[in-house]
Amino acid sequence: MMGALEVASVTVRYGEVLALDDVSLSVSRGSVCALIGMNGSGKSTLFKAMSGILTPDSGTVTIDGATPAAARRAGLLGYVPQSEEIDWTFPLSVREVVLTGRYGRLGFLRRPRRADQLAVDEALARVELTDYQDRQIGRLSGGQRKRAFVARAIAQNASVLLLDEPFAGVDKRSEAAITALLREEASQGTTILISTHDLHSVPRLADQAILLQRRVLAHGDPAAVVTPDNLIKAFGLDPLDDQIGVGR
Ligand SMILES: Nc1ncnc2c1ncn2[C@@H]1O[C@H](COP(=O)(O)OP(=O)(O)OP(=O)(O)O)[C@@H](O)[C@H]1O
Repeated sequence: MMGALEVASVTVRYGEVLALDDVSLSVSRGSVCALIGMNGSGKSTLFKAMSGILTPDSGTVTIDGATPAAARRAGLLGYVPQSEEIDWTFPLSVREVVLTGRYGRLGFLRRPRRADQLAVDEALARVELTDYQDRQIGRLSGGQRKRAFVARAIAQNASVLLLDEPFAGVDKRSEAAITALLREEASQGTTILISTHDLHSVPRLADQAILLQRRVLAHGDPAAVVTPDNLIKAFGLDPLDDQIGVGR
């Protein structure tokens, strides 16, 4: 069966730099997949190709049978970018940011309807930001900022969610809350791909894992992917090192 998210032989170059080399993967509907790789391994490039921000030099991406651009237009695709890519000085409140998740459905000029406002209320409540909804988006902590963007993706009701480093700069409590929320979304049929450096979180979070190093080094059950051998291949590090802390 075709996965909800299919990447077939995708290659991306930035001039001389080969960022992705013949990457293929498939994520089935309603599952959570962790994308693991060191800095520069191509995770963000893959996310950009999957969300249609970047067109691969070769290969294809299919979201629910559609191209990324069509999936985005139809509101099928939710993308939570890395925090560094967001302009936190932008004069929008938390509520307004979450409401932008509905724009695919709204069309630019249509006023939000009651259903849109209710979807926003619900998403804010689920990430526990109801009390912060009128704050300017930059006046939140790192964990709250992430939760605001997760709420935006939830309000959108997308069928495929891409989250780039949602746990970076997030404390354990927020991380557990986001993990629980994503598991719940997946159980309702949402397909989720999450890039992470945090290997500790992978078994709790994901049904499958992909180890990326310009190419796919391993793909499968988290326990089979996050092995000392694979980590040496992907990170060039001693897996007993505290930094990555697996293998004991
Ligand atoms: N705009 C660009 N121009 C040139 N090279 C780029 C550009 N963007 C990324 N690269 C290079 O492509 C490779 C993959 O980068 P990418 O940002 O996808 O990695 P990443 O896995 O997301 O890293 P990180 O974990 O640090 O975010 C790296 O070698 C990077 O230097």
